[in-house]
Amino acid sequence: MENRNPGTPLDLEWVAATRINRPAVERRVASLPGRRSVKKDWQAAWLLRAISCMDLTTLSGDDTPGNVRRLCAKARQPVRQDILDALEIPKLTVGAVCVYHDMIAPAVEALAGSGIPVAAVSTGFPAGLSPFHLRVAEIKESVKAGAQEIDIVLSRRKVLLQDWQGIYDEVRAFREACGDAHLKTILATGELGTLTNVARASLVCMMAGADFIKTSTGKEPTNATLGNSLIMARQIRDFHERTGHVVGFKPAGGIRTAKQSLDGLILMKEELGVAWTKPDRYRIGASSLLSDIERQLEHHVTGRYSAYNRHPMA
Ligand SMILES: O=C[C@H](O)COP(=O)(O)O
Repeated sequence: MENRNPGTPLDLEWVAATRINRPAVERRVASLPGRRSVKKDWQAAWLLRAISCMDLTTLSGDDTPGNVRRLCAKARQPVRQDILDALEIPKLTVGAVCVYHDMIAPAVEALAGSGIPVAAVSTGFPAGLSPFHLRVAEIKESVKAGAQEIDIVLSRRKVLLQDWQGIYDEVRAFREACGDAHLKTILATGELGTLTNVARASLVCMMAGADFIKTSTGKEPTNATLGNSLIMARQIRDFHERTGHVVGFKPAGGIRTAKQSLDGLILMKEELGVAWTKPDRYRIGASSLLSDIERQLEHHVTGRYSAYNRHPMA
């Protein structure tokens, strides 16, 4: 990201004035996927773009250094070379590899020299309910271990109680603990109660200095939806227009198909412009999306679909 968002003072009037009209969001979302169906070469180009924006993720209790190393090999070479050759793409990598703290070291080692950053979920992910000082310490430990990006979780309770000062102070402290590492704030939109809360929480995180705002942990019953993405993208646009600061967006959780990744990119292009469809401003958090994209690319190149097991993931 060219210039990091330094944040602003907490502006409670702006927060209170932020309201979401659900029917308007639903109408806009309904118009999105059908409106612009991208075909053939354009589709392949956008699918390659989706890969370059992907935070290739494994967040399982049974992660091991071995499966993280396999994931990192896939991050370096996300698509089979013969498919890339046919598409005349010399090099392609994902945006980052996202893991729990314990798996940072093997990921950093496996990605050495690739330029691919390691992102770590943090602050008591996914619920964010551990003591505050431990959440801050966790960030510092992860940065020390080599994470260049930190994905923190918001205190949903504070959002539900409209404790915006509390959210602001927390995120500000997390940003401080990150140092040079980039801060992504996970809202857990599926647990925030209302769309207005999603918009206000997005805004407060940006005021507190978030580099990215992210929808979900992947562990909530409802994860990334186009409706929440639309609301968050529009908050990013307002914040940029009013402050000049750039904040990135990361939809995450439940994004498993190439079609979903295209819908997300179209939304970003239409709402924020093409600058927000590149990895410094857009990431897709996903543990099982890559296989479907690779399969669609193979179909584009050969005219045939292969079985999913020909595109193995870690
Ligand atoms: O941050 C990324 C998410 O945890 C991934 O969620 P997913 O496993 O549903 O793709």
